[in-house]
Amino acid sequence: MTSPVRMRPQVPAAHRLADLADAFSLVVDPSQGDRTVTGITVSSTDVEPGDVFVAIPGLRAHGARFADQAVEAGAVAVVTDAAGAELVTADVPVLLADEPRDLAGPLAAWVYDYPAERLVSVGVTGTNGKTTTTYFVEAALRAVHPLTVLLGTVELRIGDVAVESPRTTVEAPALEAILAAGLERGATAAAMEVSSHALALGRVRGLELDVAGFSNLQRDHLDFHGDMEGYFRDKSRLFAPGQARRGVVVVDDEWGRRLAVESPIPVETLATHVGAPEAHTADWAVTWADIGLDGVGSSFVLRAPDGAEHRAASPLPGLVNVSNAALAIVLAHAAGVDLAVAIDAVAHAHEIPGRMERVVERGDGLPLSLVDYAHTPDALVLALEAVRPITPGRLVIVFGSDGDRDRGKRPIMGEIAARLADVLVVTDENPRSEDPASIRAAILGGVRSVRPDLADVHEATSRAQAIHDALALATERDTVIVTGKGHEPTQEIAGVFHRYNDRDVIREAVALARARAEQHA
Ligand SMILES: CC(=O)N[C@H]1[C@@H](OP(=O)(O)OP(=O)(O)OC[C@H]2O[C@@H](n3ccc(=O)[nH]c3=O)[C@H](O)[C@@H]2O)O[C@H](CO)[C@@H](O)[C@@H]1O[C@H](C)C(=O)N[C@@H](C)C(=O)N[C@H](CCC(=O)O)C(=O)O
Ligand SMILES: Nc1ncnc2c1ncn2[C@@H]1O[C@H](COP(=O)(O)OP(=O)(O)OP(=O)(O)O)[C@@H](O)[C@H]1O
Repeated sequence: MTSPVRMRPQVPAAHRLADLADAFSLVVDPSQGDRTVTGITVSSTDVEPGDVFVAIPGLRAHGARFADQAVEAGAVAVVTDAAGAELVTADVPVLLADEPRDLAGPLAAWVYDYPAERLVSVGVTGTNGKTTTTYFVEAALRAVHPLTVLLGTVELRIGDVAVESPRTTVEAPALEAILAAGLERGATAAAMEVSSHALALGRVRGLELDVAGFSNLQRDHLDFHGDMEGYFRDKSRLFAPGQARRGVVVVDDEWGRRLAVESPIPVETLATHVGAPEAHTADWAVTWADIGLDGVGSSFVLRAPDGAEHRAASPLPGLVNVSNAALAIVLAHAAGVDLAVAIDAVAHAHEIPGRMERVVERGDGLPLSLVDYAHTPDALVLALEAVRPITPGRLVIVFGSDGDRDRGKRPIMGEIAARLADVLVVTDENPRSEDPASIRAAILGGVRSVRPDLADVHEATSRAQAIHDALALATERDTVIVTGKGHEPTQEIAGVFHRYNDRDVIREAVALARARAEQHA
């Protein structure tokens, strides 16, 4: 698989370094102004010949420490601050900027000739639902655009060509390069997730979205943002002139309601909780919802600003996905997609990797088997509650909890699983540097608080074995849900990333079960 940075235009525009300097009021020695710039990066490990290397004073290191490596790899200039300039020893033009981090995005947009201006673009922010909503939006954009770009936690994709994504929102130079590569290949629209880290660290500066969406704000990432107020402020940055032209804000929580009032750009509001007071005042509202017992998804009614009621559907189970589908429909409509077309496209959206992904359908003696990314207590409750109504038999869960992350949630996850599922297979997630057995023990502590005798509770020291065990003990009436890792393509154990994916293991286990059944037939 290509690395994300290779997702660049094949034939990048060539600019003179002096023109870049002029455009941003930077100073370059005239004897060096004729150097040709064809790309840009903030990471020495991603440099391609012709790049400008923006050396950012980071939270861990000053990027200028890596400037010499960048130059060796072909960087034609370095943009950095005064402290960074002191660290550059290579013979390269150094352009001084007060805030290199803030400049990286605008520079990248310039270097790639402002690709976002030639694409219809939609960005989604919020604590939960970014990935799901972004996929739904892309499905709606695809209905009218021949080629689309998708950027988010799971993958970076142009049309059907995808690479794994290193994070939810990539650094500005990578973002602009992918949009430019998309344009070059004929894309006319893009849907992207915008994380709060990206907003705080300027990864989307220089990019003006056509439409920005806000899903919700819940307690998360406070280590980075300080407090909820700081988290809200960072999320709100997406709703600003120059960053997005218009917005759609879900007003189910107090933060959405506040954003709708304070937003300096025009926003439409959307209420997705049936019967909530906001439903009367919001521009758009979900007025009826049925989470559906057929296991396929949910039906709902979306009231438009003109009062017309539209029948719609979410292809994923659970009320949260009614919210995500409704937001995606309104976002896509705001981005120019006919409402009926958006509603239809979202109802038939492709499965989202690792988000309530149905890997095996119920039948032929096999249980319905799903993979979900739920790795927080709230998400685990939602996931288990969503599959209970579509489970005629027992609900079997395979789960664990991450190492080197929030230890407090381990017993809570155990307690939730014991309460809401019938059969538990406790195993490893990404143990990282921790002892996997002690993580499982902490989870089992929570399980015991609900089921002291540990009835129907199993423990497996390998995640793949856990999935095989779960499938072996489940019948056709049962549902097996494997939570925590979702789409992740690796498992991190003792500092080593092993290729691993829950979906692939389920498929292997099923293939094995089928082969065994055929042998015995
Ligand atoms: C808090 C945070 O997001 N930090 C990110 C940030 O760090 P930083 O700017 O402080 O950079 P640094 O590591 O001090 O390095 C300084 C500079 O030197 C450069 N460098 C560094 C090493 C090297 O060999 N060569 C080199 O050029 C770096 O590219 C950087 O520009 O820039 C670095 C380079 O791009 C990122 O690796 C780093 O992400 C860290 C690893 C991270 O885990 N980020 C997560 C929290 C994140 O961004 N998550 C959100 C999603 C959150 C969510 O909703 O779940 C995301 O959008 O993925
Ligand atoms: N609208 C929503 N409100 C609350 N919870 C949600 C919502 N949508 C999804 N979730 C829960 O959050 C989990 C993550 O969903 P999704 O991946 O779409 O969100 P995200 O914002 O991209 O999160 P992450 O950044 O962790 O990938 C899901 O497993 C689901 O249980």
